[in-house]
Amino acid sequence: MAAVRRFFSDNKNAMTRKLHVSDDADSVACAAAEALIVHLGHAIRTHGRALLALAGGRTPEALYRRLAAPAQSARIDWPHVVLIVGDERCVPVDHPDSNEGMIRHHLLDRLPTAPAALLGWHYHGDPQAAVNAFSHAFAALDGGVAPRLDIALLGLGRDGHTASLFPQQPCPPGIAAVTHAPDGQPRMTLGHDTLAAARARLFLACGRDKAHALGLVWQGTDLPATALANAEWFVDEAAAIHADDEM
Ligand SMILES: O=C1O[C@H](COP(=O)(O)O)[C@@H](O)[C@H](O)[C@H]1O
Repeated sequence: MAAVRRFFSDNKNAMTRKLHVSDDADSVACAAAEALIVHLGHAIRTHGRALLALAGGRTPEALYRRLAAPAQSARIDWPHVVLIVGDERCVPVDHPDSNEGMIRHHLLDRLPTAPAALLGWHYHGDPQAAVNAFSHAFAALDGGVAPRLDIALLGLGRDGHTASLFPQQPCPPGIAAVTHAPDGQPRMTLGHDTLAAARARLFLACGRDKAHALGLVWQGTDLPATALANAEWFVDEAAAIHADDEM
């Protein structure tokens, strides 16, 4: 098993949270890759395919490269995996801020075998039109009814946001166009209930600058990441310093 230094499991109010604390960001990527490989295999054996929603930002880059590395990649039945970009900024895929661009660069373009599909947002100037097209393509995965995700891989912003669900904003249902409150930046995102319905949620958080937000989540403060309970968290020692106090 990859380098998890400490493990906590917390069962309260009918929810279970697990915290895997590793030494550093590379060890977090190793531990999360092992967990994802297990979840993907289970979903494919049980449902014939795995619907995997992917986090954007910078933290998952090392995990994506690890999943694409020969030793890990060979353990994943990629033709039965559907990759779904969990949230996106309103930028073209070749823009440095594009989550899909990051996922292509660190994961998709390195895979020896193509996955079943990559579902992205295809923004061309109108966020709602992109959301409508994405919703249609998502539902088409199951003959017209939005399917249940098998795994949602999520990140944690310094303000406690996850995907593009921001604090002090209404948590949109389904799939939605949203506005990032602090700077008015438009985004497109899987909504709270779509992520909450996933069969498994895996969060990543690395670095000292995530410690405050992670501590608030583990205290139960009302934040979008807190609201997605029943999750496994993969974090490094630097991010865990306040979460540890809550265990
Ligand atoms: O805005 C976003 O931020 C979060 C966290 O990103 P990170 O680089 O701080 O890990 C990310 O999970 C989300 O997909 C992204 O759009």
